[in-house]
Amino acid sequence: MSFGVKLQDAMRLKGRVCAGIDPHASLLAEWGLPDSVEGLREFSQRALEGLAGAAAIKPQSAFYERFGSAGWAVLEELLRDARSAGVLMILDVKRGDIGSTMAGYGAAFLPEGAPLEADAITIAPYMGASAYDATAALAAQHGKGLFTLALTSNPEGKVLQRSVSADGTAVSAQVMEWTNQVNDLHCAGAGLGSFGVVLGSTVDDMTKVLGSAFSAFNGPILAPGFGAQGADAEDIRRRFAGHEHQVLASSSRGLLKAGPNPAAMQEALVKAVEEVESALA
Ligand SMILES: O=C(O)c1cc(=O)[nH]c(=O)n1[C@@H]1O[C@H](COP(=O)(O)O)[C@@H](O)[C@H]1O
Repeated sequence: MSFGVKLQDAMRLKGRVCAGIDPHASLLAEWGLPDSVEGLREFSQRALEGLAGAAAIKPQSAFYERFGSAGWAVLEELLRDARSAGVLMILDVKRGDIGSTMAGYGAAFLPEGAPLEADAITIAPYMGASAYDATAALAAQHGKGLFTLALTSNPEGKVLQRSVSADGTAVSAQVMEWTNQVNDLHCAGAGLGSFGVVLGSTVDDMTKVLGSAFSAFNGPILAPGFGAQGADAEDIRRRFAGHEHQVLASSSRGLLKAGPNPAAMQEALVKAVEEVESALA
């Protein structure tokens, strides 16, 4: 089964919320954990226990990488445990390079049995979206997915992402056009595509900037910015009107703040799912 179809099923069953696992140093402190590999492991286990009921979890690689190889080992454990728990994993690594180097990143995260195997990874498309054609083919071959940054939740991205080329198409719309093409190529007729984009739930004017690439979009939409960055369920309803079945609202700190008790995180997740589902109904 393709990643897109698995995600579609999970979103229908569990609701359209992705739970980010971002072990910030400040959250480790708030949870009473040491800022060490042991603290990172405990945080990850508790977060997974509390948030495994989400349609997907999204571990933020940065907070594991800061501990070097020991941090990578904890991330491997988290990914393995999440797989055993049956929850989809979007690994937030935001990779992007020339095609030949992308082969290395693809091999690191996408094939079955890779130590850092995830169901999908995030991609930063500055090298030109079509530099990722082979990565998309590799993902499709292994039933995996990619989420490519289009209009990000942070205000600093605006100028670059909204810049237009000679034919008047915004950079972010070109990213979306490429994503549509790879979905057509690899996922035609298979339900929701496996190739998604990141559109921040904090972003206004999406329809204006993205035009027909947005209305024709056929993949999942990862929408971070929900919770700690200020977007609420009503913003998600308004900004993704017409794309309700594709949107996955993503919150990290908003849910993790409820920790360290897994039951309290579970409660926060249930509340977030209720808000998003009732807004998108
Ligand atoms: O790709 C992402 O997930 C992402 C894209 C984006 O546009 N904005 C954004 O905040 N993110 C990530 O989503 C998470 C947001 O965390 P919270 O603000 O705590 O919910 C972080 O891990 C960010 O790196």
